[in-house]
Amino acid sequence: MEAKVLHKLQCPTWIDFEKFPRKSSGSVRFSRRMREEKRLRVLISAQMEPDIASNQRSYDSVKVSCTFNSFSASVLESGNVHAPVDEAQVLKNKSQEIEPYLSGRCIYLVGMMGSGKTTVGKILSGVLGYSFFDCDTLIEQSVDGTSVAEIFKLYGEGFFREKETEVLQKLSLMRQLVVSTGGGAVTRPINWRYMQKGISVWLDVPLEALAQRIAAVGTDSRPLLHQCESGDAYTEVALNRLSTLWEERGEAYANANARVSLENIAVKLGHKDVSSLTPVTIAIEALEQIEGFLKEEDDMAIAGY
Ligand SMILES: Nc1ncnc2c1ncn2[C@@H]1O[C@H](COP(=O)(O)OP(=O)(O)O)[C@@H](O)[C@H]1O
Ligand SMILES: O=C(O)C1=C[C@@H](OP(=O)(O)O)[C@@H](O)[C@H](O)C1
Repeated sequence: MEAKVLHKLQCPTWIDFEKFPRKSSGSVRFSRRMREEKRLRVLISAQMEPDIASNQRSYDSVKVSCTFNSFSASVLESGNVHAPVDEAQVLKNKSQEIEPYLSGRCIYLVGMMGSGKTTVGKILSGVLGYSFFDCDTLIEQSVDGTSVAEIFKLYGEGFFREKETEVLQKLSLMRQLVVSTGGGAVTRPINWRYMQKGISVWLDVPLEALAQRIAAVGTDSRPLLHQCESGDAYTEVALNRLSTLWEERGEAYANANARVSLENIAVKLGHKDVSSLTPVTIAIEALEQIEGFLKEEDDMAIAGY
């Protein structure tokens, strides 16, 4: 069994490296080109779209078509995201704006279990035209389709963490991916070495919201939360477990290049709590935070750091 697993990891059939483009050539400074393009867009919209403001509040549901090259399940995962028309347009515009400046770098989503890495990741990959990979799924495939829960049970967490690092190492050789990492990937410094090849984005979700989401879907796929009772106490127990993990990991998540705080989005949009924030809204914020990081990075380069 072990030999078979090792063989699979050495000769991965699950990632076709040739499918993915190598580093793009020619880079123009982010801030300068972005500023020029923005100026141009403002001029064009002033001349051609005088009524755009009056259309801003139209909340008809439209489909944002997303091409997911890899995995799929559920509504978002089917490739069609239902979003208010202006939100969908904002998402599309923002992704088109920043995509050239990513220069093919991968986006690694980090965050606690249930923070929405998979859900938001699929939206981002769809609008950016990137492929989506979920680390847990790749680990399962590398262990003959054994589920994460079974891997924990049969081989222990240490074995799972080794596989996680191997998966991240392989993904770090690729380009134009959005990667949903497992909640514990941030705990190993070696994983950061691999993620630093791309841009890491932390989905920072309040623990209460995480506990509610997890209570709604169950803990079958999340062995670190097993033994939470079902019923009223369920959310409470999940919350306690998550709090312990948070104590251990909070600082590690803060290593990410960009942070998407659901509390901040709620304040910005005037929502009472984070539970009303849709995955599309969160994806837009993620793109904005990535844009902020790209600008900072560019400013540092100009300053000679
Ligand atoms: N913005 C959101 N609002 C409500 N539920 C969400 C949101 N984002 C994700 N979820 C739900 O929370 C659960 C965990 O999301 P998932 O994307 O699998 O998280 P992760 O990959 O970080 O573990 C799923 O059931 C998903 O449908
Ligand atoms: O927080 C963690 O240590 C884990 C999170 C899970 O992934 P998600 O964050 O996708 O649930 C999965 O990798 C494993 O159960 C361990």
